[in-house]
Amino acid sequence: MDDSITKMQLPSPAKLNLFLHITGQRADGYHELQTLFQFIDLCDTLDFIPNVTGTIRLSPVIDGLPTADNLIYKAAQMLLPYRKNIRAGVDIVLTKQLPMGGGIGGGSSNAATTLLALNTLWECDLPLAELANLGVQLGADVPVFVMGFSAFAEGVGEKLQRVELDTPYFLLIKPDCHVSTGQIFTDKYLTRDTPPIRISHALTLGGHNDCLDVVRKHNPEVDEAYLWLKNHGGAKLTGTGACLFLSFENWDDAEQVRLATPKKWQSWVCRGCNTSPTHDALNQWIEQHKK
Ligand SMILES: C[C@](O)(CO)[C@H](O)COP(=O)(O)OP(=O)(O)OC[C@H]1O[C@@H](n2ccc(N)nc2=O)[C@H](O)[C@@H]1O
Ligand SMILES: Nc1ncnc2c1ncn2[C@@H]1O[C@H](COP(=O)(O)OP(=O)(O)OP(=O)(O)O)[C@@H](O)[C@H]1O
Repeated sequence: MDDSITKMQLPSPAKLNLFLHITGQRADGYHELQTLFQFIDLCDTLDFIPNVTGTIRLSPVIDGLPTADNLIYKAAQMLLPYRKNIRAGVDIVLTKQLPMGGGIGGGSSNAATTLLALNTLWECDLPLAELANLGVQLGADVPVFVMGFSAFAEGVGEKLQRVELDTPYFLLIKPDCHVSTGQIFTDKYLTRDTPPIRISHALTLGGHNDCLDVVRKHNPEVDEAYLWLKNHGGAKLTGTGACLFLSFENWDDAEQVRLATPKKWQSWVCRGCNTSPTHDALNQWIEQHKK
């Protein structure tokens, strides 16, 4: 096999929850949400190098995260039964930029990127909807990354309606702490009864993040960063945090506030997009490798 022909490099972007309403809780404990997902052009990079040993190898190992628990490895394992050629394996190299536990979905994005890449490289040829169904077993945020479009989401985040959103610049801040999604969703003071809204309302009036107060209560660093960012505009929390963001019409204004951000918090200026950069790159790869 000629690796130079078949290897694939894909970006694995982050997402923002432009708002996050919790409308109820299912019998299995998972929460019913309404949220507006938008991708940003801040990405990890994944390299996929097919091998003929039938094995999945992932490098480098992330500190404190055994390979077997890495969502990339789990996603690849999940696709094994669908390979056309049972000797097809893969070496995967992860270049991590997205902060973990930031509420920007890095792990879920990596899982989705892996499903998309191997679906092509291993010629599984599953439709996107089927890949998304597999993906939701790995995490509630995986389906939106598999489908690859901005979306109004319901259910646990897997019922997606495609939307076209403005594509502003965002200042993204990561307070120096790691928020546990499980801890936030089990807090007894979490609001779980926000009345459902219509998609038209979501697109015109937006919404809020029901997790904000609980996240601030458990994480003083988020509280401090939120109060700081609020001085510069409508600061928002993404997912269960820890990341906060603010939108701007142009890059210069966003960069100016970033430069003033206390150095103890990581910060980025990035841009919202309506199509996942993973899909753009995958489509380009497929175009270049048409038989
Ligand atoms: C907060 C969001 O990021 C919004 O996009 C997602 O809903 C969270 O997605 P995620 O990190 O992929 O979450 P998962 O790995 O599926 O779940 C982590 C834990 O959070 C809780 N959880 C998660 C999602 C949800 N809708 N209800 C929940 O109660 C569950 O206890 C679960 O064990
Ligand atoms: N490839 C991966 N990259 C990052 N985290 C991973 C990966 N695989 C498994 N994980 C686990 O998933 C946890 C959540 O990571 P992630 O980066 O998705 O956080 P998050 O941005 O808070 O996610 P979300 O917004 O979906 O709640 C990590 O703490 C880690 O234990």
